Amino acid sequence: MTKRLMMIGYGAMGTEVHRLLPEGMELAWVVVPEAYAAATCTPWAGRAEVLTSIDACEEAPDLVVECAGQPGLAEHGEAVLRRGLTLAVVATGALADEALYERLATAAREGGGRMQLLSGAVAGMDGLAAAREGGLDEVTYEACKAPRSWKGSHAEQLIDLDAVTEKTVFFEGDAGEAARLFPANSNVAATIALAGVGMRDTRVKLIVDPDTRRNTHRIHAQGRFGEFTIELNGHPLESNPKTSTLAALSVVRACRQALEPVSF
Ligand SMILES: NC(=O)C1=CN([C@@H]2O[C@H](COP(=O)(O)OP(=O)(O)OC[C@H]3O[C@@H](n4cnc5c(N)ncnc54)[C@H](O)[C@@H]3O)[C@@H](O)[C@H]2O)C=CC1
Ligand SMILES: O=C([O-])CC(=O)C(=O)O
Repeated sequence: MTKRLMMIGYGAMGTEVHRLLPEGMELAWVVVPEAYAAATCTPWAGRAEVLTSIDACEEAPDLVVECAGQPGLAEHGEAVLRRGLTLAVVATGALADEALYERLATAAREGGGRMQLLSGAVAGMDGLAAAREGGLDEVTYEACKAPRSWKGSHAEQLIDLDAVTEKTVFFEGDAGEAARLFPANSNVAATIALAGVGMRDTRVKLIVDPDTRRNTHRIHAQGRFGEFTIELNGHPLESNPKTSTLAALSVVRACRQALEPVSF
């Protein structure tokens, strides 16, 4: 039987996820901000029900995916989890807010829901989380993107993106700060922190490189298990250069996992 998906937020990532939705799953509900609810010229027009709140949904989706960014998770996450549903999340940076983290964890515990934190634009989160079980001494993360990928972000307050002529570090701090200051660009910092040594102890550098067309993520972890370095050079989505294609694919994977009896 076809499983039914609810998507919270339908921007660049949502569009890609919809395009690649595995056979056996259909997009049945789209949750959008109030201002977009009346739009008729949309890819879901006539195919999916448009909602502005989770409570307006009268049935139970088989899976809910958040593709809305940090404000979308903060607005709708609790209602999803209180209804006992599974919520796959990419805006992991919202969880740097400890009060929100607690609110969502309590809603999941009390309502029977489950929050599935997706690996998003990076790889290696399984290994990092396993390594933590033996004790981690250090985890660092560097993100390097082209100037156009940092446009419209807090980077514009720190560096003149149009004047950069060489690879330049413009932010150094911890994962919590990075996730809060760069909500559309540094969720990966929070994902790594959540899988590893936490928001305060994960050291982050953000870099702009005028000569790159990739979103590069470099993770180094060291602990009792040994050490690893992962460098992932991702292609940004054409429709949003802040977002890596792999992040959208991690949502597609979550959809496939919800369908298959055996999944990776
Ligand atoms: N974990 C990871 O590796 C990554 C996470 N992300 C997160 O995914 C988010 C989405 O990425 P894109 O689709 O490229 O961004 P986008 O800006 O193209 O789309 C976001 C969509 O969410 C909608 N939205 C905003 N607030 C909402 C709300 N309260 N309720 C419902 N919909 C709402 C917007 O109207 C927009 O259509 C990013 O903002 C970022 O937070 C992005 C890339 C990687
Ligand atoms: O997609 C990426 O390269 C990373 C990203 O935007 C994020 O961490 O929020």
